Amino acid sequence: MDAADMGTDLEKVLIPEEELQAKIKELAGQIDADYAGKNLLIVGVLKGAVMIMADLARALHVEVQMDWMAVSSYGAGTKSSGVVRTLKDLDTDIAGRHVLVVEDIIDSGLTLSWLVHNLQSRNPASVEICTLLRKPEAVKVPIDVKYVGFDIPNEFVIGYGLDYAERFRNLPFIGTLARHVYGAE
Ligand SMILES: O=P(O)(O)OC[C@H]1O[C@H](OP(=O)(O)OP(=O)(O)O)[C@H](O)[C@@H]1O
Ligand code: HPA
Ligand SMILES: [Mg+2]
Repeated sequence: MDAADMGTDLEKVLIPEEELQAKIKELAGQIDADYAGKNLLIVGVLKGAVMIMADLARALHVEVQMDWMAVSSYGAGTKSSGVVRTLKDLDTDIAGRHVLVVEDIIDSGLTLSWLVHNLQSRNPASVEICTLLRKPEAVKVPIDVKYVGFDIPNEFVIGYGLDYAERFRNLPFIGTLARHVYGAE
């Protein structure tokens, strides 16, 4: 799916595919340097982080294991419910492990602050965060993030894993939606 397939549903492209891919290579370089000689587990937060996990993992030179958690707080709308639900837990015991949580976006921060507390209670050697996007104006819970791709304005974004009511995850870029798509929300 690309911009042409969206017709009038696309408002604008915020971050084109080439910029996303260049940034992911840059992040991978930092992670390679920081975790050289360590045994790293990268944890993708389903579903939004699927694209960045796939591209980041392939850009890394360090060997990693990959695991997934599924949590959800947005449901079908554009606002966080504030309640984080675990839909799938890790398969891996992370006690003593170096863990890097990989996310598509930090918006209010509620999901990651909940998740990091949850993971820290399992006694890992370390827990750090890599997020492709962050909305500094929307953050309600401050979080320590080691790797950030882009700080973006406080607008609802779609594409590259991010959805609106499960739509538009398979766009290769980050964009914003035309007003008419949200309807009366
Ligand atoms: O900082 P926050 O305000 O908590 O928002 C960020 C979270 O919201 C989205 O997930 P969502 O609940 O939509 O699930 P999804 O990844 O399956 O779309 C996104 O993928 C993050 O996990
Ligand atoms: O801006 C967003 N877009 C899609 N999903 C999201 N989940 C949190 N913020 C967003
Ligand atoms: Mg979502």
